[in-house]
Amino acid sequence: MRIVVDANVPAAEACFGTLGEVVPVPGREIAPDTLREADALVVRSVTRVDEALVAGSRLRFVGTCTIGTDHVDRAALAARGIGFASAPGCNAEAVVDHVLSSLATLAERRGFRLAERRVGVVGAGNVGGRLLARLRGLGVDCLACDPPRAEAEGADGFVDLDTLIGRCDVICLHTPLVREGPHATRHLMDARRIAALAPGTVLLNAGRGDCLDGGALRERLAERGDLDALLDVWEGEPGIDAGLFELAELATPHVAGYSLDGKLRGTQQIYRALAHRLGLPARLTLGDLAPAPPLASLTLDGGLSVDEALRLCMRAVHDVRRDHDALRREARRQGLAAGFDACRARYPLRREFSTLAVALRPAAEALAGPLSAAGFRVEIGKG
Ligand SMILES: NC(=O)c1ccc[n+]([C@@H]2O[C@H](COP(=O)([O-])OP(=O)(O)OC[C@H]3O[C@@H](n4cnc5c(N)ncnc54)[C@H](O)[C@@H]3O)[C@@H](O)[C@H]2O)c1
Ligand SMILES: O=C(O)[C@H](O)[C@H](O)COP(=O)(O)O
Repeated sequence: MRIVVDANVPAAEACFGTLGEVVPVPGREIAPDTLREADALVVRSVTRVDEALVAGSRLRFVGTCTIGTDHVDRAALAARGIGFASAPGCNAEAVVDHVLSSLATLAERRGFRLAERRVGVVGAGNVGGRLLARLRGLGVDCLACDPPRAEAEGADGFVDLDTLIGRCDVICLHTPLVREGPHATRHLMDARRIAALAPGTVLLNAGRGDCLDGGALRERLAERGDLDALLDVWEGEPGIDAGLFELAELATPHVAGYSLDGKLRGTQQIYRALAHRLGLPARLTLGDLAPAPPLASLTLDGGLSVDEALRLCMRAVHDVRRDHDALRREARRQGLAAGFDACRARYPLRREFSTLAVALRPAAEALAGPLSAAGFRVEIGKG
């Protein structure tokens, strides 16, 4: 059993090595030749898996250790009897951590309180749904737009996208890339909708780059400079629009979901799916793979406002400014496309908010609700 695995998949040898011979290959270099002798292929999102890639192979299984599946032509795999699995929800918590860290950073820069803004979440699935829950737990007024869910579950609790745009100060995109059909998302935020954004709106995209018309956003930012764009995903990655990159308030290289926990969950989900396909046991658990976090606990005493405490704890685990600065630095050093991929390949260790226990001394007990809503484990009466 020969298993070709994207070299950016952590714990590949530990997991897939129990099922066969692991051949690591950089994701963008996986080609028909690489797969000639392969029985299984494990990718992340940068490998286009289509008929042209798999036609000459004897593959029996393809797995993507990611939530998104827009890089895989599932019909082409099905037509050849090649099994397929993805990893739904694997890094959803990490994306929400990233969004909260981004919004907290922007709120500090601009001098506003997030609790005073209305946030619109577009795409209320594993990521958007968790984001809504955490924001509402923090007392933030939110609207949700998710037409497929509204159709299936009833419209209560959902608004259409134009209503959301008209009523929200912050808009967060968490839609999959769907190229056709009644709920297609390519350029969901198109030039008309970008023009309709009120001055001062914050527009965050952590879904897929193609869900937003990057050229139209660049033009609006260049001409009027009256929006804050927080962009983690881009059209044409890694060769992204240099003008838009310069104008974005926070620009990160598609790493919102890059917690070690999220990546390991993705590996683990695909390892289990492949083992199942082969009729073999999958004995390794996430607990076997994830090391102890470098910062497992901290203690807060009185003296910090809720926003200060949230920022401090968020940044102790994931500071989005580090990713923004790293991309700027690498873009200067080696060019934007190479820098984009270099930041992703050498991404530093990052854990999720839930790995941090925050002990509160009596004077800080009022912080328990907000810290717990933000995703931290709160301990009262310890520390
Ligand atoms: N930036 C990152 O690092 C990162 C990490 C994880 C996922 N993602 C992207 O985010 C996407 C969403 O992730 P998820 O785990 O929430 O997926 P999900 O499938 O759980 O949820 C997606 C939601 O979007 C909704 N949706 C579909 N079409 C829509 C439309 N036209 N308008 C509004 N909503 C629509 C669906 O009904 C669903 O509820 C993924 O498909 C992936 O492309 C990006
Ligand atoms: O779809 C997902 O799960 C995310 O976009 C994921 O973070 C992609 O990771 P990549 O393929 O870019 O390593």
